[in-house]
Amino acid sequence: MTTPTSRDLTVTEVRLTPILVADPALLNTQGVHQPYTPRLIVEVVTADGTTGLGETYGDTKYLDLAGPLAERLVGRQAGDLNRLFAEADAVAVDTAQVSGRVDVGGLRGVQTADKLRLSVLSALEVACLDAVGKSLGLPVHALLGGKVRDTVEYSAYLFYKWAGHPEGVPAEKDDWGAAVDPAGVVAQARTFKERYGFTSFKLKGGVFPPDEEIAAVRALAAAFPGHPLRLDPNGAWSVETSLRVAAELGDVLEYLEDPALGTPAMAEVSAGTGVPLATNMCVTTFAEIKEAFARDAVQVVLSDHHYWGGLRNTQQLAAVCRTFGVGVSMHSNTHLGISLAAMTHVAATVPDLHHACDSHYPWQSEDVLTERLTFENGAVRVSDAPGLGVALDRERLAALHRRWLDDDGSLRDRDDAAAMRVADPDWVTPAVPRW
Ligand SMILES: O=C([O-])C(=O)C[C@H](O)[C@@H](O)C(=O)[O-]
Ligand SMILES: [Mg+2]
Repeated sequence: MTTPTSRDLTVTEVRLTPILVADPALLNTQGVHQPYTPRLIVEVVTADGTTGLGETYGDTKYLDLAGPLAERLVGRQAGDLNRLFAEADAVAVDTAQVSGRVDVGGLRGVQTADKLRLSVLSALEVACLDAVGKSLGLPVHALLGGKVRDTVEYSAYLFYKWAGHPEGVPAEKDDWGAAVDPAGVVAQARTFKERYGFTSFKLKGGVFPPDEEIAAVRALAAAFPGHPLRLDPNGAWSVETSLRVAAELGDVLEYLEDPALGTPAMAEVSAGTGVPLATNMCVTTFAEIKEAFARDAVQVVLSDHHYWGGLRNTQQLAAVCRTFGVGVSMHSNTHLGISLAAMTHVAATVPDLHHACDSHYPWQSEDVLTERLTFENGAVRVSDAPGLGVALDRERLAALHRRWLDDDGSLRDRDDAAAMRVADPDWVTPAVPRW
């Protein structure tokens, strides 16, 4: 007989560590990625000595909320999440931070107070689930009801890209080279396939005029016949342009992602094409679902557990999508291994996951883990180790935090348009529709 161990899961401390992580010169419709991007690493410590890990966006507006929300977690049970979420509404959000418009830096859809809170709560939730799982000896997927698959498939996230950040800008070097035309995009896709085994490809568009991006997707289709392809201009096109691109690429696209901005425009595009539309911009909160689904504006919702409010909310979103016959998959923004582990655990529990999930992880040469997660044949194996199955490298965390401390503030809020102005002083965030 084993003696019961003491498992006091009262949260005694929450450690919040902002960091800056290296990011290559990846282009999108608003500009270029900064050489370093902010993330927030969360550690939840429980009375039995367990530490759980979480990760989320690290811009100032998230950091401002993280302190007060973390305070509300201290003294609770790590498993007391529903009440924490319910009571979090009482934490005030600076209204200057929530314009209601689409977020300009990271292209993450509408900004609301609720979404900002959820983006922080998600990291607390993941850290609590990690702690509970570690303490009980159960993987996070088991706490979510159990996995229905042993591996989770991801797609290669192709970007137009400069070889490096502008001359004179402090940055880490990368070995991906430039990709500014169809040949460069295909070469990048080949590297993704060689290194990680990905078999579906998403191209971040909205960077060059649509005909150039159509040519790049055609080149991908010729180089990888039969492989699922996606194009995502982040709402940069008019309805008319979206319909033209859909007509020209309809035979090779798995789906077109956010061709036009907002539910009404997406509904018009959807009505005029048989190509499925996916979104991580017009449906990013539960409040946006009703109109979008009623108008058949989207056929696939790309969840991001950070702003949807965690792993359990992602399961709820998947259930709503299933109810309405809408597909579900996963969006990604710049993230590290803690979040990739969290995404993999929840994706493993979603029954109808019919599209490979997005992940920026291959672009991140730095991490805070003792061991990086790996892709095999384009997939991540679902860990059965307790919690998320990852361990923190404190020295790496301290080094990346030191970089954040040393920054004069200019990189602490991701701003792709400002990063672009370093190379092109006249650059302004393009008005949409851009084409
Ligand atoms: O699918 C998406 O829309 C994204 O991944 C948004 C990101 O912000 C991406 O455009 C980026 O990081 O440049
Ligand atoms: Mg997208």
